[in-house]
Amino acid sequence: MTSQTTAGVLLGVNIDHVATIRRARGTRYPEPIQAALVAEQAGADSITLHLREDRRHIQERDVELLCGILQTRMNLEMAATREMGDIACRLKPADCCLVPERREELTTEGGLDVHGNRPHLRDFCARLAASGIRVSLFIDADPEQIEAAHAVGAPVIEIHTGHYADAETAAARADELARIRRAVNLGLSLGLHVNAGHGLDYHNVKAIAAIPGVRELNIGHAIVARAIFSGLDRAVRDMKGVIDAAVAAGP
Ligand SMILES: CC(=O)[C@@H](O)[C@H](O)COP(=O)(O)O
Ligand SMILES: NCC(=O)COP(=O)(O)O
Repeated sequence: MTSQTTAGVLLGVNIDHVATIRRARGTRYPEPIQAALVAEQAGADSITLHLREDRRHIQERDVELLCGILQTRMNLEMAATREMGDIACRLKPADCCLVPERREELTTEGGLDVHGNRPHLRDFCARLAASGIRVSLFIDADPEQIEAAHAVGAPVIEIHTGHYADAETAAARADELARIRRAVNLGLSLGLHVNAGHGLDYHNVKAIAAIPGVRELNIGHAIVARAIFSGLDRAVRDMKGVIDAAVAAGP
């Protein structure tokens, strides 16, 4: 039985940093396609990959090949640009998550400014939806951004958990968790599917997974890091187990 058929929080495995290792030497290995298939076999409910404008890790070839291979679901992360819109409408992944990008950033630093870009994002979401793609907006736990996401027609939001993950004190972490809880409740009240991700690991994921109504968690860096020592199959199964246990334990 796949996790798609069981209640609980789904796991989207982000394979970006398998491609980061490949890029480090310009070799053919490790192969992100193999990573995606191993992750699916280990219980991933979807595969997330971020095709960045600077192609620092995932390449267009990875997206094209996986579109015809994945047995679960592709969640293609990308900036809301003409180039990426053309690629998405050509390849038609099940999901597209629109994320902000800056070349100089080490990793995603914040959520998309939906409120400040409503006309552009309304048109962009409509274009992707017309191609049969379910659009998700990667946003901070900010009521204004959540309401804007609903207003521009996105059916899904992914709450950015990076500030929670990076919190340096228990008090700060508790504050961020409370913000995320409120954000999830607001998103649900607007009829949105609410996902979450960024910076989640085998410890901090528990409190997020336990928030009632969270649908899917997208996790990559921590899984790939554990895979170095335990193998990717084990790393994915471990994360599924931690999430399922947190859901069973309740909020
Ligand atoms: C949007 C997000 O939080 C990540 O999924 C994103 O992929 C981070 O970018 P890098 O993978 O390049 O760090
Ligand atoms: N959108 C978050 C994601 O796909 C993975 O982020 P991370 O776990 O690599 O930080």
